[in-house]
Amino acid sequence: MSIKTVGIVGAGQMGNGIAHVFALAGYDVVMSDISQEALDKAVALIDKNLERQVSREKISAAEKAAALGRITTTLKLSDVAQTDLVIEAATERETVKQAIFEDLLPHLKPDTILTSNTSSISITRLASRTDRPEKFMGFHFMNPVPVMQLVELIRGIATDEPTYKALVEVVEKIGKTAASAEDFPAFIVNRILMPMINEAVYTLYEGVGNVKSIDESLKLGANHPMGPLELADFIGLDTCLAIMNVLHEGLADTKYRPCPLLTKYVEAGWLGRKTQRGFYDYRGETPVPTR
Ligand SMILES: CC(=O)CC(=O)SCCNC(=O)CCNC(=O)[C@H](O)C(C)(C)COP(=O)(O)OP(=O)(O)OC[C@H]1O[C@@H](n2cnc3c(N)ncnc32)[C@H](O)[C@@H]1OP(=O)(O)O
Ligand SMILES: NC(=O)C1=CN([C@@H]2O[C@H](COP(=O)(O)OP(=O)(O)OC[C@H]3O[C@@H](n4cnc5c(N)ncnc54)[C@H](OP(=O)(O)O)[C@@H]3O)[C@@H](O)[C@H]2O)C=CC1
Repeated sequence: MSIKTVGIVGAGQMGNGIAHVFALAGYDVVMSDISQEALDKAVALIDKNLERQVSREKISAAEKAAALGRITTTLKLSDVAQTDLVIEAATERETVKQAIFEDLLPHLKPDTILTSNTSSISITRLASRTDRPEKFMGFHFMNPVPVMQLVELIRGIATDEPTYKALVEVVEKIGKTAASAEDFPAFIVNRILMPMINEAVYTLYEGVGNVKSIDESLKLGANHPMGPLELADFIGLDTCLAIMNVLHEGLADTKYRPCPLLTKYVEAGWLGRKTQRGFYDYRGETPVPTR
């Protein structure tokens, strides 16, 4: 089927980035959230990130204006259901995602493809709660979406070939590269990346290094663009912990045990950049390590 309209559920850091790239590629985008504040913030951020691309001469001012003109926002989930492709990008919690798909079902067009941007949760299980498991897929973008080249495509056990091919085509149209992953906890990228981040938190917890020395070691010693703790703050510590819990429960191996210090930061509400505090404190002019 030909996809022209895209509905995005959740206007957080991933939702806004996904809206950005789809609008720039010519799709009409409807973005929804439960909070008007999140929607307003998302549109302001898309504007800012598009402007950055204009100033670096990656896109023209006219392309920016056209992209912004293709994005509408709504608090009504049913507005999203009338699109050709739904991308769920709400909080990484299975009950939240299940409730969203349940609420969407009565309003969907018969041929709408449903996808989730989940970082870790079983696509087969999410799909099984809908009326169209054959038209359901994992559609996993990387953060920051306008910059990162990869999109993981994850087929559930029932996903059919036309749905998979439709998404491969969409990935090409938005100028990104697809990698297929099987539907096992955290797929490929987070199966490898998140245990590394969790190990960095253990390294901090056990006093082997402090925030600065751990991040500097991986940046200068392994050429990572961000240190693992800086990256955890960037991703969101709640999301990191949720992914580790899915790995731990789904693979039943103690090597995936979330570090208690990661749990403590999340319990404190220190979720990283999005709450201004995590392994670094972002409230001043430059980030200051919290340990
Ligand atoms: C958790 C999951 O489920 C999966 C995941 O996403 S895991 C996380 C994956 N992401 C990563 O690992 C990111 C690691 N970090 C990086 O690659 C880099 O630090 C970075 C690209 C984020 C920033 O790079 P940098 O060199 O420090 O910054 P900077 O030079 O300012 O920006 C580089 C480019 O990114 C753009 N950019 C940076 N942040 C951006 C943002 N939030 N939104 C849009 N564009 C952004 C800049 O405009 C710039 O674009 P051009 O090259 O076209 O001019
Ligand atoms: N952060 C990352 O680096 C990456 C994250 N992901 C995945 O993308 C998804 C979103 O993550 P991210 O953007 O970082 O998270 P954020 O916390 O930035 O955003 C989540 C958004 O979803 C909203 N939300 C919560 N419940 C609902 C609901 N029932 N209906 C609509 N919106 C809702 C939240 O609103 P409120 O704030 O009011 O609760 C918030 O605005 C997760 O599944 C995550 O695992 C995938 C790749 C990378």
